[in-house]
Order: sequence, then C-alpha cells, then structure tokens
Amino acid sequence: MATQVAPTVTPTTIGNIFALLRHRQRSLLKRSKANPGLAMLALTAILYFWIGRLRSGKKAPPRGKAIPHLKSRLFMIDVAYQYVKARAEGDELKWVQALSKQGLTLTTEVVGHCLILAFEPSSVQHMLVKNFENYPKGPAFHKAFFPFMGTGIFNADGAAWKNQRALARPHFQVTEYKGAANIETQISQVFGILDATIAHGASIDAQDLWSRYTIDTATGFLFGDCVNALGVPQNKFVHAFNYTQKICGWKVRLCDYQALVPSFEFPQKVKDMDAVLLPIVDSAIAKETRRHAEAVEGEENEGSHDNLLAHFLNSTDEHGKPFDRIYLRDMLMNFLLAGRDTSTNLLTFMCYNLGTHPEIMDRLREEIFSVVGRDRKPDHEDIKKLKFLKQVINETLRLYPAVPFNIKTCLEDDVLPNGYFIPKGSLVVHSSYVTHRMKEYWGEDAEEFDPDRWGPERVKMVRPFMFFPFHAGPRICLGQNFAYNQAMNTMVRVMQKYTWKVVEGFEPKPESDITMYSRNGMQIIFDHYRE
Ligand code: HEM
Repeated sequence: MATQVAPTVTPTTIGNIFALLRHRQRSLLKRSKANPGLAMLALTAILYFWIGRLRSGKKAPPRGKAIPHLKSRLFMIDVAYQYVKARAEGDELKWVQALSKQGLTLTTEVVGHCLILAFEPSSVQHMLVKNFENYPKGPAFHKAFFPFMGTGIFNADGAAWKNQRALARPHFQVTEYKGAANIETQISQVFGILDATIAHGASIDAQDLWSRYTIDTATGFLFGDCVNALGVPQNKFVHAFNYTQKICGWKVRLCDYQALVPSFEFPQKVKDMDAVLLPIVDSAIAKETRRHAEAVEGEENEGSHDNLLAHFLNSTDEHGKPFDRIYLRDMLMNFLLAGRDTSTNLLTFMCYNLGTHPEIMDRLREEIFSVVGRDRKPDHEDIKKLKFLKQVINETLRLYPAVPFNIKTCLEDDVLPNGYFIPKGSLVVHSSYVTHRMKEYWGEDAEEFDPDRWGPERVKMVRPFMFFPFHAGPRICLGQNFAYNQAMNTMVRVMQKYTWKVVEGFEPKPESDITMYSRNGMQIIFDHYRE
C-alpha cells in the first residue's frame, strides 16, 4: 500500500518555532493589555491543530482500519477557530460533543502526537479494563502534574501507583461510610450561611458554597485537620489549589510544549499550599511518634487509622521503610485533588437539577421524610433505603460527570474492538460527557434530566460502559462509595430544612480543566422548607 510521506520538519525547526513563539508570547503579554487566557488559547489552538499536522504524515495502518480524520476545510485553521470560540464562550464540552456526530472514533494530529477521540463504550472498556496495561496516563500527564502532585496516586503509573492504591484501599473500605457521614461541623456552618442568605433575601452561588464545604470535609477525612474554607471564604490554600489545577489542565492539553503555558505564579501557589500541608504532615508525624512511644507492644493504638494520613504513617513503603514528609504531602495533595472538586460538582449540579425540576424535588423530599423523617440524622441503614435519591445522583453524574474527559497514552500499537488501529504513542481521549449523552445509547431524550431512567425497569437498558462517571477497571475511583455516601448524607440534611430554585434566567456554563465546573457559578435562591 502506498504511504504518503510526511513533510520534513526536524526537531530543531520545531524547537526554533517554539522558542520564537515563547518569546512572542512573553512580549505580547508584556506589551498589550490582552487577556493572557485568550493569547494562550490562540497559541494552544495553533499548536494543536496546525503545527502538529505538519509533523505527522498519513500512514496506512499495519493492521486494523485507519481512523477517520477530524473534518477540516482550511488546514485545521477552521477547527482551531471553532475550538477557541467554543472555549472562550464556555462551550468546549458541547463542541467536543458535536464532533462525535462526525464519528465515534476520530483522529487528528496535535503538537507532534496522534490524538484519538474514542467515544464508543467498547473502546472505553478496552482501554480501562481489557488492555489496561497498554494505556497508562503517560509522560505528558506526569510532567504537567509533577510540580503540584509529585508522585502521588493520581499522577503515578506502574509500581508506584499499584503500591499507593494497595495501601490506601483498606482505609477507604473501613472508613468510607463513617468518614462520609462525619459532616456535623460543616453542615452546621452551611445551615448558618443559608439562614443568613435567606434572611437577606439574597441568592447564593451554590458552587462556591459546596466547594468550601467539600474542601473542609475532604481535608478532615484525609488529614484529620480541616482548612476551614467555610469559615474563611478568601482562603489562600483554596485559591492556590484552584489556580494550580487550571494551569495543570492547560499543560496536559499542550503535551510536549507545556512550557508555553504562562504559569508565573505557579511556584508561589505551590508554596502557599505547602505552608498549610507540611505543618499538618509534621504534626501528624510527631503525634504518631508519640503514640508509638506510648503504645503497649502488640496492641494497636486508638485512632491510629482515623484518617488517611495516620493510616499511611502506620504503614511502610514497598521496601518496608516509613514514608517521608514529601511523599506524604504528595499523597495528601493527590487525594484532595481526586476527592474535592468531583464532590463539589456533584452537589452543585444536583442543586441545579432539583432546582429546575420542582416535581422531582418534591418526590425526593417525600422519600426522605418517609425513610428518615423531618429532623433525624440519617444512619447507614436509611441511606441504603434511599433508592430515588441514588437515582437522582446517577442521573446528575450522567449529565454532568465530574471528570468529563480523560487522556491515556498508548504504549504499543493496538486495535480497538471496533477495528480501528491505534498507533503506539498516541494520546487517546475518552469522554464520559460525550458517551453519557449519546442518543444512540440513551434514546432521543438523552439530554433530559430524568432520574426514572435508573428505576428498576429502565435501568436494564444501561449497558456496560455507557455510564462510567467513576471510571472502571483497576483505576476505578477509590472514593466512589465515600462520594455517594457523602452526597446522600448532605442532601438529606439540606432537604429536611430547605427548598430552592435556580435564579430566573440563570443558565450554568459547564466547562472543564481537570474536573467539571460551571464557569458562571450556580445562582440559587434558598428558602426554609414549609409544608
Ligand atoms: C462525585 C464524586 C467523584 C467522582 C465523579 C470521581 C471520579 C473519579 C474518576 C473519573 C477517577 C479516575 C481519574 C483518572 O484516572 O484520571 C477517579 C479517581 C480517583 N478518585 Fe474519585 N471521584 C469522586 C470522588 C472521590 C472522592 C470523594 C475521593 C476520595 C476522598 C476520590 C478518590 C479518588 C482516587 C484516590 C482516585 C485515583 C485512583 C487511581 O488512580 O487508582 N474520588 N475518581
């Protein structure tokens, strides 16, 4: 078969182009009042869809079928323009969703890599489960996240990942209910904030509220010490945590050329987070050392596995050595990243879905009142009985999955179950956002919020890998049960006391850096529930 030869662009040429671009970018940012975000977007788009194209050729695959290319009428400049426009207008997710109309498996070349979009459930299952070993996160991901996440679970592959997962898992199994239900301090603070908002007749940004709530509950569960974002809204740690995530999201998008992402404040932000995290680690180490000194030989001390940090302090690495403080700091940061914004997203979009569907809110409250009552705290048995609440959660996760995209690196040439060939080194993106909304699988009403899809009859229609908000396979979310339990406990408590609606005319703009959020927040009007 004839093979088309790629235009010759050497690494040196590419290097020079990027040196020039970097210089140009700096001077642009210095001279003009232009929005650095937009400048970055324009550069990203050019790199993504144009220079990448120059570097690679169209080769016939050695086996399987060739993946169709993303359609373009103008050397990908039209696609780049559409992407920039969609991102600038907060429609990136919808834009990627629209691409799926061209095909469920598509390819393009980006910054010197072959980028593949794989939306079919069988492709997702193949990457996450059947050929898991061939699809690690890969070097571009590791490099982007290293300054922030170090070698923690979220940013590790191979043995380093396996070891951390094996260590953390038992802690989750033992504490996932108790930890998730331990919300008393924070829920009282939420009630205080809501009461004050209602007294002023004001609306509230529910996304901001839940992000402060979840960082406090997550730090309590993970560190045994909470950062009190509910008490101090302009929290330095929270600000730094949000900033570093955004920058890392852009770095992953730029793969090998991530140095182009303006990140001048990054080192300072990491220091701001370390100023909070390292003292927590140090004090936990000191506490554990004291505990060990006071322990009766052969007996486990009370509290030694209360939180994840204490659990790790009482474990050893694969060589039988205790973990050092930097490793422990990385571990905490990773679990916080995995667990915080994801839960914020779930609670925020539940508020939106219920606030725009009062009849569903009424049905849900009826279930809560009949199972738990009007003011009792739910226990584990109650939570298991709240079937409709679980349906509401699943339907929210279907339409607004907290991790809407995921990127893997293909280690060796491979063929997907649908016959398409994946060249070694490709970046393969799958998207729960796109697959969860496909009419082919979910029916004509795929875009509608309908918790009854998850009722006993219709749930049988949900085939494997049509729904994977927590991923699947060996890297399935470790906090899945924690997340369900926490969201259920929280919603029960809030719905016993309050009702709400979305501010008239407000439309959220879901978008994603690493996790999904609404660009314009979530404007909600709460009121006390009265019959
Ligand atoms: C609604 C809430 C949540 C959703 C939708 C969610 C979803 C996910 C997804 C999609 C991944 C895979 C990410 C990737 O590999 O790139 C993941 C991984 C992970 N999640 Fe969650 N998550 C949630 C809450 C939590 C919570 C509350 C915790 C912990 C307190 C947690 C801990 C983890 C950990 C440790 C991983 C890494 C697992 C590994 O790589 O082996 N998650 N989660």
